[in-house]
Amino acid sequence: MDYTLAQYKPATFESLAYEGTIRKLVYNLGYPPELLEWTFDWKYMVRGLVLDKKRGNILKMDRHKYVKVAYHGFTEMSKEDKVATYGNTLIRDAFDEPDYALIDTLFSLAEAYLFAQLVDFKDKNPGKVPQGADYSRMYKDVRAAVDLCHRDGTLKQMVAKDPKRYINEDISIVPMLKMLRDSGRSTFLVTNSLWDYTNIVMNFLCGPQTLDGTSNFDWLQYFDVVITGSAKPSFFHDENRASLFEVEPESGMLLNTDNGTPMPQVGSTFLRLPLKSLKKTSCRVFQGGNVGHLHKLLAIESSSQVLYVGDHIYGDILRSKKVLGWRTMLVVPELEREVQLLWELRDSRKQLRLLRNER
Ligand SMILES: Nc1nc2c(ncn2[C@@H]2O[C@H](COP(=O)(O)O)[C@@H](O)[C@H]2O)c(=O)[nH]1
Ligand SMILES: [Mg+2]
Repeated sequence: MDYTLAQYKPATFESLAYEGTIRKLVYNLGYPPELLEWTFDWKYMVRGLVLDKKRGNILKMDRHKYVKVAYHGFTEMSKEDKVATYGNTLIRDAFDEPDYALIDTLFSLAEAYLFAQLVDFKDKNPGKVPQGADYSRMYKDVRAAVDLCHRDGTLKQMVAKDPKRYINEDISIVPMLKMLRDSGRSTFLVTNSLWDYTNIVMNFLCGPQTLDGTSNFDWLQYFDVVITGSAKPSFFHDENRASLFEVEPESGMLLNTDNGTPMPQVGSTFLRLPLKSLKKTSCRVFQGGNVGHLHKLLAIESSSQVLYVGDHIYGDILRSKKVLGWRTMLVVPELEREVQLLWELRDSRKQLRLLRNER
């Protein structure tokens, strides 16, 4: 759902993540209060960058996994430094965890920016960061603070109060879902968000909004199965034995618990909103489980029957495509600008090609 159906507005949503993260670094992790004065340029970082946690560098790789551009904090490294650090031809670096972090989701732009800011800050004021905090530890702190913002309601409560401020409206979603339904296909939603938040975001995207601020469940008519709190990518692992709980949409309670007593969702940070009673819908809502449960619920006989759309190459696509053999589609909103630039620069690119051929 997130960044697939719901496109967040980076200027407001990523700034919210940035500010929430800074507050946690200052109030929970011992960073100095002057961080609260820092500002965020949401256009600076892009997906696809790699953070070198140990050295405090931000890398742009080319398609062959060579470091094309390297920055230390916000300062570009000289060609000599770059080659000396990353040009070793005998031992090829994997540029992967645990020494490197991949900025592979739009949720990570704020943390990459903050990491670069902290690298510069530490270089200029070594005594001002918490004692013993090297670049790797600062990255770990930023990661932990971002993670907490996602879990403790810092982000989701603000989005729930005013979805329009943080999520782009998209009038093409309902016609697309209707078209899929009318074609007779089954549709499912698998999201790592919990039910309360999923319902708020999907209500906003699929409207119509109720005037009294109550929530309705009209959007469920477009799906056969909704799985929330799915914990992707482990959802796609066969050996994942996570229990599947049915969620009662009106109360948000988990049903079919061990002793049969409905149970509130663990980790939900929401106060209960007033809810309209649910119109009869055939869609069933769940929390947890794994891909085997989904296959059974939808009576999927062959992987090739499934088309799965996601935004996270690791969390959504890698395993579902390579191991399960599903058909997949990766949502990359950045491509729109990329394609536009390729078109605008077509004459210069043609010129370059001709010059290259003459060499
Ligand atoms: N605990 C964390 N949750 C995170 C982080 N980054 C994103 N998220 C949450 O994941 C879901 C994405 O859902 P999906 O629909 O795309 O599957 C959403 O609820 C985010 O808040 C993180 O670093 N830590
Ligand atoms: Mg997503």
